[in-house]
Amino acid sequence: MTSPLDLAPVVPVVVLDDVEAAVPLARALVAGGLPAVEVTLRTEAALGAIERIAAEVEGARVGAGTVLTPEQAKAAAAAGATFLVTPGTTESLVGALQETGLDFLPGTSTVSEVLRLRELGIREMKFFPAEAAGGAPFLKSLASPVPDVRFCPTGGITPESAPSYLALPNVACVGGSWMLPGASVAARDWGQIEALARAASRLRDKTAGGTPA
Ligand SMILES: O=C(O)C(=O)C[C@H](O)[C@H](O)COP(=O)(O)O
Repeated sequence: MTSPLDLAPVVPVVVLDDVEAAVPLARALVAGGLPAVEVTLRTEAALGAIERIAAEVEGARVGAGTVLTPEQAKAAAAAGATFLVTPGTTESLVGALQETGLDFLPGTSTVSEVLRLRELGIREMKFFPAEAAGGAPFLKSLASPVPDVRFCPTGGITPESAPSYLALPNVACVGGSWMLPGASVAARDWGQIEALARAASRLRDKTAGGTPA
């Protein structure tokens, strides 16, 4: 199966309070060109939302974010998540991610964490919290000594800063929540969310020397 990192330049990070909003919200993201959808396990509604999106939204590739424990990794897999994202990494968490057999993106923010995961054969990671932990200059510095690890930086990224990440050879895509403004979600303004998703899906076109999506 294609890595969730290769489906679009941006993985939307979704925080949902209402299971009923999950399907129309995910449909808007898919229609806007963002098929990989990360639903964070920060709310009571999250597992139900993953279940509904997996069952009902054609073209979506739903994943779970904010996976903090082995139990959450199992629960997300059982709900139908097809990839798992963690903000940081512990040994037991990596073991649980591997056991699910799903794609996963373990969180890293230091070179040593990257190397530890690389020793386990892992080549795709989240860089979190991207802006606070060094931003695009950090990943640019890593590309020469560690050229075979690809990242999805997430945390504080905006439509303005995304192109500087997407231009790097070791960045596959970025994660972010800017296409899901709280007011638009609250107003169920799926048209606005689809438009913001569409703009995000075209961001790679703007990177210097990047390949048009
Ligand atoms: O909870 C997690 O595992 C996360 O991935 C946190 C995310 O990085 C942010 O929720 C992204 O949101 P923004 O920083 O608003 O773009």
